Amino acid sequence: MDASPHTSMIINATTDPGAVRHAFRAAIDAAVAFMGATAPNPPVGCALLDAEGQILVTAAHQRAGTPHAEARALSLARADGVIDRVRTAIVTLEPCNHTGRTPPCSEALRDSPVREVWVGVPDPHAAAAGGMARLTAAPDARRCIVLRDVPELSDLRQACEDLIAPFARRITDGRAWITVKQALDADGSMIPPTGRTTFSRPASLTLAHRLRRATDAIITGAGTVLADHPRFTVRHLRDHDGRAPRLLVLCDRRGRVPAHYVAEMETSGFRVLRCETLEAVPAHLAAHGANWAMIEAGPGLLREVARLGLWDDWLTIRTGAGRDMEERDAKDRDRWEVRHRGATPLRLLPESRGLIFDNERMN
Ligand SMILES: Nc1nc(O)c(N)c(N[C@@H]2O[C@H](COP(=O)(O)O)[C@@H](O)[C@H]2O)n1
Repeated sequence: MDASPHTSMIINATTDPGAVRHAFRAAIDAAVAFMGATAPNPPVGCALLDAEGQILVTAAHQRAGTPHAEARALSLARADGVIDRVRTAIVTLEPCNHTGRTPPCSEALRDSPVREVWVGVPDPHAAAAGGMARLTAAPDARRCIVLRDVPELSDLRQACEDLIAPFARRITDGRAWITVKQALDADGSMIPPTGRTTFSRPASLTLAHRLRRATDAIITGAGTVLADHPRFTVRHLRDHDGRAPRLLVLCDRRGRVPAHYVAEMETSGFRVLRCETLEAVPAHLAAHGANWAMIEAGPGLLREVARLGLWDDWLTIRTGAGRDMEERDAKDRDRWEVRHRGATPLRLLPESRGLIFDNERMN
């Protein structure tokens, strides 16, 4: 693979590779905590290290219009009195080089003692990209290393790609990233037995709510609204404080959803969008600034989503239980299966990490 033009090879890097790995993990975790709060911006994390490779500060971008991860990390380092010790910046996304809602991070880094910048992935947003070129430009060039040039850290590059996959989809294709979440019992039914609202185990419910928290929008159908009156709240874990209103797309061609449901959802913090055709939903969401949406709907809508190929990840939660919940074996586990193409932000949700790759460890 060719080295990127703005990059010195790892051989020239001064930061210890073990420290870089540790710091990338910290930066990725910091960013993951704000998935679902940053749209239309991507989740981004940053760690600042001293000359020995010790982490001095980690920070994440928290919400569009507030400081980017790099600017936040630098101001924390100043507030903590450690700015003069900062030598290396680890950033999950290329520092921006534009004045958008906030000033360019490339300039903030150049105005700091940072000597070396490690970048997870280049910014796919052409208007904001260029931070690596700016940082490596004379005079006073900084060393930049991008993970695509470091094969031994390819797992971290993959994680940084997963982190911005929905953002990259919106920026490059003008469509939101769509994840389907479907729960099935042992008989392949989506409908819980009479008197129950779910047949999923607690770990599966937590995953579902983690997904709600991490996404910018929910897509549902009139049938689901009429049958279940869903609130789509985040339970089982704490939601983001002060997040922008989440979008709720109602696929309701025949106008069956009552106005009082829409009013209730708007009162509880959703912005309700209606869409005549399912095909138009991903572009409609992107136009409203949503990067990542999840579909929580019944079999009819899901069949259409599958037929039209409108999904990026398809998460199936399979319970071992059949219709008779009482016969369920205590050791019986839910199995989580994910079909996806390439990068998937789902891989980063903590509860999903273990189970997608190792169903035995969870539940
Ligand atoms: N490097 C980097 N760190 C962050 O924390 C970010 N949020 C971004 N975002 C990039 O900059 C664009 C948004 O800029 P404003 O928030 O409007 O100033 C966004 O589209 C990304 O390209 N980058």
